[in-house]
Amino acid sequence: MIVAIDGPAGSGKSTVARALSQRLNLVFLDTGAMYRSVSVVCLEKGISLDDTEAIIKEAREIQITFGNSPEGQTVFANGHNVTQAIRTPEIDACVSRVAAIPEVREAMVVLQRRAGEAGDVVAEGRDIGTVVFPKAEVKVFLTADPEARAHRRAVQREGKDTATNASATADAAEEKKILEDIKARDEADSSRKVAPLKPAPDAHHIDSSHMTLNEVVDAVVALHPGLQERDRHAPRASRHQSTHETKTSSSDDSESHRSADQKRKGTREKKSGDKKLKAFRGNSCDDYFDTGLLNFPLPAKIFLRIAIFVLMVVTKLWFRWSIANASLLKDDRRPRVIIMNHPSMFDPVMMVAYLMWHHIPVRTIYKSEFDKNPLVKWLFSRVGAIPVERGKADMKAIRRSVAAIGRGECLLIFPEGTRIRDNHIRPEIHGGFALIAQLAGCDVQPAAIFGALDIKRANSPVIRPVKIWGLAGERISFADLQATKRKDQAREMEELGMDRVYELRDQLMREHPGRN
Ligand SMILES: Nc1ncnc2c1ncn2[C@@H]1O[C@H](COP(=O)(O)OP(=O)(O)O)[C@@H](O)[C@H]1O
Ligand SMILES: Nc1ccn([C@H]2C[C@H](O)[C@@H](COP(=O)(O)OP(=O)(O)O)O2)c(=O)n1
Repeated sequence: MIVAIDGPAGSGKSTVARALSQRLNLVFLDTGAMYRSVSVVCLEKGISLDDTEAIIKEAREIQITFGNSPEGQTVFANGHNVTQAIRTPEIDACVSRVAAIPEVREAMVVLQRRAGEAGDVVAEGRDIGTVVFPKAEVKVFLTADPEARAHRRAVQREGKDTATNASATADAAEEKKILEDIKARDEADSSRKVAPLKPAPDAHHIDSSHMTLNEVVDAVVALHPGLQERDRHAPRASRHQSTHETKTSSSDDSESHRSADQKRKGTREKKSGDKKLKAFRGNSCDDYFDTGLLNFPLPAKIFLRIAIFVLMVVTKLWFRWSIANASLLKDDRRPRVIIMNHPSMFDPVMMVAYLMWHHIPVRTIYKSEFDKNPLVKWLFSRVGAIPVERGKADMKAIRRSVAAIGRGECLLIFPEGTRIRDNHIRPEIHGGFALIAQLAGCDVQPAAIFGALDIKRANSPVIRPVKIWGLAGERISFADLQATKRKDQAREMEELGMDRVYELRDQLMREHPGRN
């Protein structure tokens, strides 16, 4: 199993790769450290950056070894410890030029592939998924805003760490200088002729600007069943480590390290998304939000199947509903984000019951206001729904959603956020669905419902037996969008996705005049 993590400077590649390697017991390969080592050797020997021949000779002859110390990874070049020397501003300034020499890259790629023969490796750099390991099972392109990256790096240079101390500050002038350096290095790494920094077409994009380290690591684990499997079997100690723990826990006695830490924090170990929930063990609603539907305890599964059966029979008889183009929903088993208009409380019932009836696992996103009623929260958690706090970037909900998709589940999202009791308006939407799909590397599928506004007359409690129609649309892939930048892609997906939803609704409206 090879996990390839590429991305620009300061996006968190090394930290994430290191944490992942410890959590899942993979070999960690820091390829940036290799180019840096060549640069250090050249600098120490007084080789000019213009002397390409001499640099190539050093690259071909260099011996690089990685070790471990209580402070973290150590790097040796030609037998000398260069762990500190490779992280200086002088090396930052010259490493891009060294790494741009094709023969230097060839020499490093040979060493990197040899390291890959170790089997289970997480490698990070700029060209891992594109050049070094194009057949890697998991490819991640990790990014973050340049400002966030400069801030992290500035804090890191002062010996602090944004991953463990989110409010850490750094010297503003220094941060500005680093920002300029990062932008220049982005440009140099992206525009060089050989192996430029660019995502592999099959890479999963993760923007870490507003994610914690653990959220990024969780998102990577969620990408591949093989990683989830390793995570299930990993020693409990290595799950959900903080960066600090990652850096200092080179000791094999990590289980006791963890227990001490747990006692200190007074926390209960968080259940992994794929651990089977046992029945009658006091599972919390959070356990259900974080666990795959397949791993719900048997009584919850039986409850869910009965609920689906009853809902299908009762609502089919009462509303005589049908879904057109239904094969696009039920014959497609790929995980995706399904978006829909939201005129009534019946909408999630129809879609969830229909998909689950056809054995397509689906989780609905619902507004967390419902959680005020503990009974509703209990019920929603048992039918696989996930709460979201509207009006803010609810990272927990995003992480849970991405993890669900990583497990092969679909997500049903109502971007309108609340019921819209008018078929002629286009309300402002909550765009989180595009971000989730982007982070999870999946498509978005639009669908629509029509007729549900007639279910109840204003101020009447009577549920009328009116006919209701659904219509499924074709999936939209990020690869089909015009935009090239991630933020623009998310925006385009939001607009295009909702355009399609309303086109589908308007089609149903035209087909059934006189109805609402
Ligand atoms: N998700 C994150 N949130 C906050 N800080 C982070 C995050 N990921 C990494 N960091 C911190 O940012 C700094 C740069 O990360 P690093 O892994 O060295 O980046 P890269 O290898 O991509 O250049 C480190 O101090 C690291 O602890
Ligand atoms: N696989 C790789 C890894 C790094 N490089 C280059 C790109 C960077 O400018 C340098 C240093 O990489 P490194 O990941 O250590 O640098 P940052 O931590 O991102 O600042 O090497 C590369 O070209 N290919």
